[in-house]
Amino acid sequence: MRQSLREEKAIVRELGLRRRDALSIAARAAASAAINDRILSVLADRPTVSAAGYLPIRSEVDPRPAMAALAARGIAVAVPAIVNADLVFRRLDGTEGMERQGFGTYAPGAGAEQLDPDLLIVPLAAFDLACGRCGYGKGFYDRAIARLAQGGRLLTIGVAFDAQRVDHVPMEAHDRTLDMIVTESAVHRPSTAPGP
Ligand SMILES: Nc1nc2c(c(=O)[nH]1)N(C=O)[C@@H](CNc1ccc(C(=O)N[C@@H](CCC(=O)O)C(=O)O)cc1)CN2
Ligand SMILES: Nc1ncnc2c1ncn2[C@@H]1O[C@H](COP(=O)(O)OP(=O)(O)OP(=O)(O)O)[C@@H](O)[C@H]1O
Repeated sequence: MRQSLREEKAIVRELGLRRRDALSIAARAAASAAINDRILSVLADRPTVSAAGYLPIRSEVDPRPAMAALAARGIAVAVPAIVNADLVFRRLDGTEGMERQGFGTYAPGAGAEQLDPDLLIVPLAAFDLACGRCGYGKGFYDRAIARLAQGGRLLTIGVAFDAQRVDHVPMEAHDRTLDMIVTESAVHRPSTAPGP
């Protein structure tokens, strides 16, 4: 049972990544712009102390315009770094040089301020309308969300292109649905998903 769930998830992951890679650079840029606008309208009147985005790799949605707009509102903005095989979130304020984190990702060095964000903008490989997601398969975000959610208020916003939607993301016990998934055409919430 467990093995087949893993295998099913791997298939869904490959499908989402393949469809994301197949989008043209121009299509990704246009869709990313729409996604950034939508993220900012969703957050317009939500009090946020600190937010984590990410620096895009490969064909990921580029959330940097939304991160910059949040920073301009005085919100502390961080990106993930990998420490002891877990994510920590380091503030991007230009005071610390960037370091390679592996897998083509970068983050400010260990001297940067470490934050526990109350808003998480989450990259993903594939999602479904119930706001299930899967990433690159290392469980980094699953563990980070589990940890940050213990601290109280946490809003998780997945960002993806419409093309990354699949019928169903197989969910393991540790998987959490996101609070919303923002694409170029919609904001999906678990409450608005059609029933099973
Ligand atoms: N832009 C962005 N940053 C991000 C993530 C992401 O999904 N997107 N992450 C989301 O989780 C974390 C990094 N995720 C990683 C996911 C997989 C491997 C990984 O597979 N490493 C292989 C080596 C693969 C290679 O270098 O080609 C390994 O450990 O064996 C590493 C980091 C944090 N930063
Ligand atoms: N909360 C957790 N506690 C302990 N281990 C976990 C937790 N979440 C995930 N893991 C481990 O991480 C592994 C990979 O998880 P999964 O396949 O869900 O990754 P993913 O969602 O694709 O990746 P990511 O979260 O990095 O984007 C799981 O098999 C599990 O062993």
